[in-house]
Formats: sequence, C-alpha cells, structure tokens
Amino acid sequence: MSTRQEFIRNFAIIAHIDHGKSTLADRIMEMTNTISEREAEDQLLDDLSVEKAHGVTVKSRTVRNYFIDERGDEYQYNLIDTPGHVDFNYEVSRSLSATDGVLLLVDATKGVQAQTVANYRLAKEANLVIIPIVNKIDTAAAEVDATIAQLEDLDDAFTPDNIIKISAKSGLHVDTVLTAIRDRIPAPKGDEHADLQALVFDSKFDPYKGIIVQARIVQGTLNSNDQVLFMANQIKSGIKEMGVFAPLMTPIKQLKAGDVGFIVTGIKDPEAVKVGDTITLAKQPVASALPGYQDVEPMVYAGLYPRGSEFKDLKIGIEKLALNDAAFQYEPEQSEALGMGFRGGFLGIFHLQIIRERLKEEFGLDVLTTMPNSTYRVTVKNEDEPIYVENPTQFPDYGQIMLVEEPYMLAKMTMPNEMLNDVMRLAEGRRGELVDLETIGAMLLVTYRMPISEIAYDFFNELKSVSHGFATLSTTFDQYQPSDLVRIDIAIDYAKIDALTFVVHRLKANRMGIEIVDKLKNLIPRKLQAMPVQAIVEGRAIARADVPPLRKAQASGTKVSKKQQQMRRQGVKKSDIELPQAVFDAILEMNSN
Ligand SMILES: Nc1nc2c(ncn2[C@@H]2O[C@H](COP(=O)(O)OP(=O)(O)OP(=O)(O)O)[C@@H](O)[C@H]2O)c(=O)[nH]1
Repeated sequence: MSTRQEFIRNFAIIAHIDHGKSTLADRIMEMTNTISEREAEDQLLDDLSVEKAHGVTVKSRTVRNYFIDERGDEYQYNLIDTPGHVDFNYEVSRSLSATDGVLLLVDATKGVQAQTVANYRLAKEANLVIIPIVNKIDTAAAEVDATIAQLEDLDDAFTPDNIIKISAKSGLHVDTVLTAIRDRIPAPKGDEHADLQALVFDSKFDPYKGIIVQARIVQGTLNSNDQVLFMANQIKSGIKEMGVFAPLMTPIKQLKAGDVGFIVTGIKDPEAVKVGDTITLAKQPVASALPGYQDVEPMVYAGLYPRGSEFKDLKIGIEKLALNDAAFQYEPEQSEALGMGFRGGFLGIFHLQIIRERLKEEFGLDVLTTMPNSTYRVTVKNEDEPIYVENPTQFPDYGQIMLVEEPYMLAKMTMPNEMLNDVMRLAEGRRGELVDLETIGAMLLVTYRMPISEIAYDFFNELKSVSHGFATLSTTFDQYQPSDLVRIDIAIDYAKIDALTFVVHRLKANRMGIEIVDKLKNLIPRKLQAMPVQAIVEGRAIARADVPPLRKAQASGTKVSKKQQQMRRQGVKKSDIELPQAVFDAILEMNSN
C-alpha cells in the first residue's frame, strides 16, 4: 500500500507552549479517521507519562494519517508533533528536518509569544513552507484581529487571506487546514531509485524490541528484508520490524523516498545508534552520509546518584533514556559523600526535572540530584589553554586562577508594553545586559544577554510571576564572558562535603554562604554532639552555624577535640554524614533567588 510521492505531505505543528498543538494534532487524526473521537479525548500524542503529569509535550513523534480530499484523492499526511517548552527547542529543530512544511499555531487569547518567534525562525532557517494559523477563536477572550496583525508583522508573506482561523477544540475550520496542507506544502522530493539515504531523527529503547529508530527516507527505497548499515558507527543489521505509527505501530514492507517510518533492528547497544545518523543499504551503501545534526551543548550539569538502588541499575536506566533523548549527556563520576554516580548534562532545569521523573516512571529509579551548575571556563597560571569545568569540585583553587568565564545566553522575551519595567528589573537583577528592544504589533520583544547560571534555575517562573503569566522566553547560546566567580565549599564538622561544593558570583557569595549554613543546620541529620557547618570561600569561613546535638543532656562532654578538628581540617578524616535530597533541594531553591 504505497503512496506515490506527489500524494505525500510531511509536516509538523509548531507553536508556543499550550497554544493547542496536541489538540490540533488530535483533531487532524480524528478528521482523517486515524483515531476515533473517544481516543482523541485521551490525547494520544501526549502519551509519555511525564508529559501527562506536566501537560506538555517533551518528545516529538510521528503519526501517519490518510486524508481523502473532495476529489476523492487519497493523501498520506505524516504529522510530527513537537514540544513547546524552552528547554526542548532542540527537539523541534530535529523533527523539522523530517518535514517539508509546518503549521505555525498561535493562540488568539495570547498572541505571538517568544516560542512562536523562536519556532518560526527555526522553520524559516530550514526553508520550510509555513502555514500561519490562529487558534482558539471560539473563546470569548480571543483577539483574532490583533493576533493576525502580529503575524503580519512577523513575516511579510503572512496576510489576512492566508492566515487560517480555527478552533482546534471544536474542529471549526480544521478542514481548511487539511486542504491547505495539500495545497501549500510541497510533496517530498528524492529519487526512489537512488542509493538509500535515510535520516535517523529519533530513537528510543523498547524493553521488548530493543532500539526503535524513526527515519525519513531522503532517497532510495528500503524493503523490510534488507540489511541496513548505520553509517556513523558502520554497524550492519537486519530489520526485525519496519512500519509506521498510525497511530499505533503498523508493519509495512517498503518505505520509499519521502516516507517516514520506524525500524526495529534488534540492536541492543544504546551507544550504537545515533540520532542524526544516516541509514543506507549494507549491500549497496550510498557514497556519503547526510549532514546529520550538530551536537547539542548541555546548559546545566548536576550529579545523579542512586538512592535505594544499585549504581549498575542506574547505569542501565541512564543509557536507555539517553538513547531517547539526544540532548541528555552523562558520564560516570565519584563523590566522597555520595559514592558512584553520574554527572548529567541538561538543556535546563526543566530538562533535568523531566529526566529525573522519567528515570522514576520508566525505570523505577529514585535518583538523588545534586545542585546544578553551568560550565565554567577557567584559565590557570602557567597554562595556555583554558580548562572547562563541569563539576564545581574541580573548580581550581583561587591561588591558581588567572581568568574565569561563564557561558552567556541571549534571552528573548515578549510581553505587553506595561510589563517592560518589571521584566527589565528582573533581568538586570540577574546580571542581564540589554541588547535589543523591538515591537511586534502591540507586543514588545526584548533581548538580554545573561549568564546561563542566572537563567537556568527558575528565571522562567520568575518571569511568569512578575508578568502575571504574560511574558514568554526563548534562549540561545551567545558566548563565554569573564565573570567574578568563586567556589564555596561546605564543611560539616570540619570535613568538606564534596557534593555540596558550588560556584557563585562573588557578589552573592556572602549572602548565600550565610543562608546555606542556616538551612543546613536544620536539614543535616543530628548527632550526639553539636556539629559546626561552615561555608568556606578562598580559604576563609564566611559563615558558620551549628547543627544542634540530638539531645541537650548528652551533648556536654562530647565536644570535638582540638586534635579531631585538626585531623578533619587536614582532610585526614572523612565525613560520614548522610545527605538527604532535601539538602540539595534547599540549596537549589536558594540559588534561584
Ligand atoms: N477554547 C479552546 N481551547 C483550546 C483550543 N485548542 C486547545 N485548547 C486548550 O488549550 C490547552 C492547551 O492545549 P494543548 O493542545 O495541550 O497545547 P499544546 O500546544 O499541545 O501544549 P504543549 O504540548 O504543552 O506544547 C488545553 O486545555 C486545550 O483544551 C481551542 O481551539 N479552543
């Protein structure tokens, strides 16, 4: 049942978070009879359980639909759902490479927002056809004309005539969207007789089937009895299963240029298959691989340690999860206080939270996560090349440091005029420098250059709060800039606790040192004797508080001797303090202010 290329359309829906992508996707699947109305209620596309919990799309996925038009022609519509949260921009650009056009959806009650602009730019850069759509026109709060005016501002090619006004919820005018997909988005090109070149744009690990990749056939034809070659690692494999999501996995014998589908290879090693890789035929490989994807750079790092489970179980879970999330990076690390674990690299704090929840939901693993940090670029004495520090414990001693730099982002924020002052105050309080101020219709678009460390924690939530939910944010990496950062070590009972070391701007060090010892004194499990908690910067204790003893009566006489103190200071004695997750949560909370 293969469709001629001219009847295929590959497209994605892009939008700001909550503007209605999943609802529109459901409506399209329902109107093309891919799913029933009842199934649509369950929002099939948002099927990852963390997505349900947060009500957002984290992973992109593909569904094949068949649309029969008024002439009776049947079209194959391959729809790719994309995530909307700032942390997942990367997933968006990846799924776009499997498409020839996008539906740009804007909520008429909110108007054009930061992710609308960011996603629009990604689609533009990829030279895709963009169909502008105004959604939620059924609601009383809809400002349809104002939203159309904003879209016209965004792109000269958008006009009141070609902007489609819909209600994804009720289905009003979604039929116009279906015909616009046919008329405006080009059919895929690519010679089905050429040597096979298929782009892997997603992969996941299934406990029963092994690795499942999603690929777009760029040129050539793939039959389910072919031997394939994954070009990056030169791995050959047979095909155990091949097919399309319609929306459930449906087997198919042949995929041709222009098609998107899934392939189950039986390969179990998560390292073997990479997103961005090119698949070709083992017996007749294509001369060159597709350009693939640039590696994404993590924005924040945090330690992940097993809690109530074994290190090796965590290792297995992390490897499998990473396969399904190319932006998540990890390497093993060892902490004196926490034992064997991993240093994870994430796109932002929300991404970290999602990984933590997915490890729990999908692999039953409880992980302890340490305080997140960004990368620091440090030039030390007598070395020409700077070093990149991803773990605060490796931040060099102050005596060695010549220059410290940290990564800065460009943060683009949209908001109504009257909120500008509050947003500027917030950004400037986070070491932001104003770069640009533009208007899009009645909206303002301000751009600040800010350190990642100031954005990564809960800048997004703060922004929402000062703007009463109106402001929106999108971020891109800018450059490394010099920064006066210092390392804060925490010592409990005179023993430094490596897992609690963190790096902050010098101006914040005193306040944070004082706050942290104050919090820790209540969170550290008590012992028979009182224990001092100290925050140490550049060899000097800047704050101290005491963890009270278990019971007052027993405290007397169990004071730490001068000798013991000295041993600990010299690092002879290691700490045996248990660190509950609450300790790390408290530091994270504090760091975000
Ligand atoms: N009134 C009205 N509500 C809508 C319409 N479309 C979507 N919604 C509602 O808007 C909310 C967000 O819709 P979703 O489809 O989950 O949004 P999304 O863009 O997929 O969100 P993410 O997956 O988080 O990026 C839901 O409560 C929908 O019911 C519409 O046309 N009219």
